[in-house]
Amino acid sequence: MSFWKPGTERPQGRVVDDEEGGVLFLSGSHSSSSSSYGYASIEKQRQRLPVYKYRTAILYLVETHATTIVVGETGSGKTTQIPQYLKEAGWAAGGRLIACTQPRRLAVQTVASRVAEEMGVKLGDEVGYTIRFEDVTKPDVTVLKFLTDGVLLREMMDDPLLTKYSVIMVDEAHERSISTDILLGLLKKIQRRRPELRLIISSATIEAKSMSDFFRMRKKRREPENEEHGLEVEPAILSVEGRGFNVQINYAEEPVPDYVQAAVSTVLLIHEREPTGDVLLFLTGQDDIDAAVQLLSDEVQTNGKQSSGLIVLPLYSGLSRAEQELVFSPTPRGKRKVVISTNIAETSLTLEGVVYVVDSGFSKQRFYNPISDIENLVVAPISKASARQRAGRAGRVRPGKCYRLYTEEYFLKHMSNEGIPEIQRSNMVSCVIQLKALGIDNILGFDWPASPSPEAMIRALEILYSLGVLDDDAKLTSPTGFQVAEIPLDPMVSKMIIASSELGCSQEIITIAAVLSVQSIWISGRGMQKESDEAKLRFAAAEGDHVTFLNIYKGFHQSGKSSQWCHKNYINYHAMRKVLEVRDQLKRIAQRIGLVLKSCDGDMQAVRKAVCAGFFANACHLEAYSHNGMYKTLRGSQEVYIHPSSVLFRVNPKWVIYNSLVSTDRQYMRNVITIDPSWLLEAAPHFYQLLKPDSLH
Ligand SMILES: Nc1ncnc2c1ncn2[C@@H]1O[C@H](COP(=O)(O)OP(=O)(O)OP(=O)(O)O)[C@@H](O)[C@H]1O
Repeated sequence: MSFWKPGTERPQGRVVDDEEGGVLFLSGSHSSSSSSYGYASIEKQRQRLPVYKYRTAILYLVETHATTIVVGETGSGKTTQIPQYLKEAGWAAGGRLIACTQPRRLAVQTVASRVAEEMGVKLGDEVGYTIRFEDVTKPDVTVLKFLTDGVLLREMMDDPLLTKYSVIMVDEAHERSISTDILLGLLKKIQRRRPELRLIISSATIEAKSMSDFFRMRKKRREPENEEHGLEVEPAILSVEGRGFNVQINYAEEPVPDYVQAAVSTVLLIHEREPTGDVLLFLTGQDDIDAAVQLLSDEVQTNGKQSSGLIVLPLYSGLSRAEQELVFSPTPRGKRKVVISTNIAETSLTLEGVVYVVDSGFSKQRFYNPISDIENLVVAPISKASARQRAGRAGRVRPGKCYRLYTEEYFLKHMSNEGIPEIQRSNMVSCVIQLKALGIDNILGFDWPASPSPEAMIRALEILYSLGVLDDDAKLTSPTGFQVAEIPLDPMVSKMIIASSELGCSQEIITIAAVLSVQSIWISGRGMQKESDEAKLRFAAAEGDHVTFLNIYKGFHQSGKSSQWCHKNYINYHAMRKVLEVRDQLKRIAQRIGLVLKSCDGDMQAVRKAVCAGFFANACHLEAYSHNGMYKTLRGSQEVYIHPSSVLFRVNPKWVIYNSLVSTDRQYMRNVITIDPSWLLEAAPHFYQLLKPDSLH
């Protein structure tokens, strides 16, 4: 393809150029027996993975070291094999469990089901998984448990020393999600109290040295020392040489002006010129994924011949299980699947049919400014570590190709090696409450793998204090603080739920919280905007989006939860099913923590007050002189606008509260509701005490 240049990068390991020059083959790759791979027995497949040669070494290191750091290329078999080796070596004997954590829910589910298949057991029996709102394990039966690092943190609330686990493997540690970082800090603490606990930290691209420095045990008086247990205090580092199959890397010859358009053209070129094999395309979020799906679908319709045989499927976290399963189902003969995904498919995932990866070079990342107290999801360039993970989704069951929509020069000279840890670019509210709930009082002195900024910490403490979650001594309040910590949602949403119990509208607020937890309940896409806007008008409430959600939920219920009803109204049926599931779970949690489940029977003032009780920090007022709908945040005076997807877009009420901000050309408020400013002082007198009373009119 003239647009493309093969890469010349020399990655780690022995590199062999092929005759055409410039195409990279990494050492230790699977041999050309790839064609028979599909027919090999699962046992043979397992033995062919690079990690297999290291089985004895891994088991020896885990036996003799408190912490083992395993670095191995993508596809070398770390995630699926190491937990099985541990089980085979007896680490799950005597009622103990082996845990393997992942930063993402999708990876947890798919890896668990692969391992269950390899072990020939039913998923949920010996091998199970737990993600938020879903537990597929059996007490006393499950011995290998895959879970998100966030769920393992929650388990610590009931069992602070994680006593049921013999080994905990923290996988994909390079991602440095907030939960991974908190978990690493806490596991280090636990190790001091439970020297018999073994940790494995694994990744393809982790900086093993800094991780090793972090886990090096310091001797402290009156603490049990691992040396007494015959364990090495210095973490072991094992490098697994070799990877799955060859992945040929190609770069764009010139920078691309529009990555969605370039991605679509690349997919069409692959379809036209390359042999069979599915394509995995990485974009950033639902909006550009929907746009690409639409562009490709249009192409299939208008230009039938070249694009016939393409099956285009989106993949992002808001999708239902059924929609996600389509992505994993076998591709029909003669067809080519194109999966268009966010970075949820970036790590640990094996999509069997994928031969080609197209990498836009971007992802949506969270950035928090503690000064303005604004957190944004911004489309930002990925790191080299992410680019390698993305390329690693090809070459898993046969050789593959990766097309990077950026130049090689950009990759080599301008892309950062690793991303900034999430903890250094996020609002710390959820993190602080979790640590408090785990009894860590001195959070400023907590041993982090990477420290968050003191400003972000202080902001978080201030908000939690205003939410009534922390008291003057920065301890969890009773009952509010403990209740908020029990609900596995953003503390602002949790506080809204708790307030609704007192305001007599918890049934409505739990519905709203469930809708906010799915990415979008609307069907969107190019060419459907008009119809979808008209449908929205049928449900629009003058109070704003939250009340609109209630109208939709009611309509869905009255239709008998019908998929046709959803289709007719441009509502995503699968998203609504998910809302029902989350709602049920939240009801159970609410009852468990003693909230009263009650409906306000149409009293929307109660609903708005409850939203205000949780989200007062996001209050904004319309600038008096503004003709273009400019609002200013009450705290921080930031310029913000109502997002065009909101039912209040162009209505521009004077006082509003938003749920989140998205940043494109401007800062847009999503999910907006009107409020009476006097409620702000009621909800958070401390937070707003510095505002002049006349500014609240
Ligand atoms: N669902 C699956 N179907 C077919 N093969 C699979 C599946 N899952 C894993 N494999 C095979 O096992 C190999 C190892 O996968 P595993 O996830 O253990 O690797 P890894 O080293 O953890 O890689 P990564 O860092 O990319 O997660 C894959 O490259 C693939 O060959």
